[in-house]
Amino acid sequence: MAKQGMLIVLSGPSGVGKGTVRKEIFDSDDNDFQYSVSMTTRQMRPGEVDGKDYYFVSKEEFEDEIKSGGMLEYAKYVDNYYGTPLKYIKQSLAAGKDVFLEIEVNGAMQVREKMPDGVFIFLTPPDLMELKHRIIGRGTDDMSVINKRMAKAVDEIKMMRNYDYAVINDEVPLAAERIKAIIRSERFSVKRVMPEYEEMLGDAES
Ligand SMILES: Nc1nc2c(ncn2[C@@H]2O[C@H](COP(=O)(O)OP(=O)(O)O)[C@@H](O)[C@H]2O)c(=O)[nH]1
Ligand SMILES: Nc1ncnc2c1ncn2[C@@H]1O[C@H](COP(=O)(O)OP(=O)(O)O)[C@@H](O)[C@H]1O
Repeated sequence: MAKQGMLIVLSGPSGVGKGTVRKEIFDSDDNDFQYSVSMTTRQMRPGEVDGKDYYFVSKEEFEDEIKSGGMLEYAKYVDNYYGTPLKYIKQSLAAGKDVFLEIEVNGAMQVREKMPDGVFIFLTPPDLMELKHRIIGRGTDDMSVINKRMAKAVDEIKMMRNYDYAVINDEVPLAAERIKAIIRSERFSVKRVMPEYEEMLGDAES
């Protein structure tokens, strides 16, 4: 039997640096997992590419996808839908590839229910003032959206307890390295290695 891939889920409050850290991880030479592109109804930001950053769809298209069972998980976040298409994940994991999701906390908890073998990592800011500075500094949101995102961030940070690992994003290269170290050691966790041996031991007994 081919080995199943590992699901890696990264969450954290808006503006903490998930996109930046993810890019750092994917740009490094020793990365060998696949990024799951999410679907969203939010407006495309300057510089974003449809099919690369997100699949940008209408509310109707998103709701059709939910109805037809095409989403692993989805959530409404600051007035827009965001979700993970199921097909790509299933195919990649079955082909033995590790898949990386970057999603908010409610979606991550839906994934945890369905795929408890995933590795759940929470990226956290050094403190709340620094988080606000980063959201403002990014310059993509107006003040009312920034305030909504900050209020949500407080609730999101409380959800950290439901994750396996917390990674502080003080410096981007350090945060990326910490996440890569977690993934490297998870590959050797007994719960992932044991199933292969169980098969071997079963064959030896028969
Ligand atoms: N549940 C869920 N959340 C997602 C998905 N894709 C992105 N998100 C999250 O939605 C939130 C808003 O994303 P976005 O508008 O791109 O803003 P940004 O991540 O703060 O730059 C972030 O916390 C993302 O991690 C998804 O497929 N499912
Ligand atoms: N470790 C860090 N130190 C300082 N600024 C950072 C760091 N990580 C990310 N940023 C900046 O913070 C802002 C938000 O980062 P982004 O990756 O868009 O966050 P998220 O995807 O979590 O919403 C960006 O302007 C980014 O350049």
